[in-house]
Amino acid sequence: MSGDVFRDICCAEKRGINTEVLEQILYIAVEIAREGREGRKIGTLFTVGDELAVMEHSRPLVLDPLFGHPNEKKQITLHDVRETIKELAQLDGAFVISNDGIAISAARYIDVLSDGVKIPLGLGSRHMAAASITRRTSAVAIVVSESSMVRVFDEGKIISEILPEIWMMRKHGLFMNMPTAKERSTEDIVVRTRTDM
Ligand SMILES: Nc1ncnc2c1ncn2[C@@H]1O[C@H](COP(=O)(O)OP(=O)(O)OP(=O)(O)O)[C@@H](O)[C@H]1O
Repeated sequence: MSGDVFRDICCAEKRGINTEVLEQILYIAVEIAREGREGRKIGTLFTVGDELAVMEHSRPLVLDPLFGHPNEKKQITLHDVRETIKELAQLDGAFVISNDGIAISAARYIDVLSDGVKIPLGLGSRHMAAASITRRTSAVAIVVSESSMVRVFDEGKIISEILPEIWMMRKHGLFMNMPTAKERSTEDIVVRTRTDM
């Protein structure tokens, strides 16, 4: 996915949120949604940007496993950090990611205020926390639901819902749009083939 596509689903750039970092976290979120951990589905929450304000509006739920490591070892572009995040995603709470792509804290409870947030009925407290923190700060939040859906929040509301499988198909160019596809039909089967392969 190019940064341009990402800007289409998130207005973060307007407020100076780093869209490349958002994109990286979105990839990790999609991977968590697809892979789960040790054979079971897991959910988690990321905040990206405005990290000082997010830290102010949140509390540790356990001793912070990311605390005390040098920043250069906590860059989300590093393979080891991505794998660590996937492992720590099994813990309750949220990851706080700084605007320059450092995983600064894990397993944080986000203080929640429901004033001014708009989320559909049926979503639970993780989604409410994401809506609330994006309403109170300039951060953008990404929720991986245990139901495998990935949702992006900005300014107290959902701005994008991502089905991980469709996302991955798009990434690998597996969609066959009409202009590049040809169709052959037999009695009850339609075969669509890319013509540009
Ligand atoms: N305020 C919060 N800050 C950080 N994490 C939270 C907060 N509230 C809930 N969570 C996390 O969300 C988890 C799931 O809670 P809940 O089932 O109510 O959320 P949900 O929005 O329905 O998410 P899911 O779709 O994944 O079930 C909790 O176990 C906890 O880890």
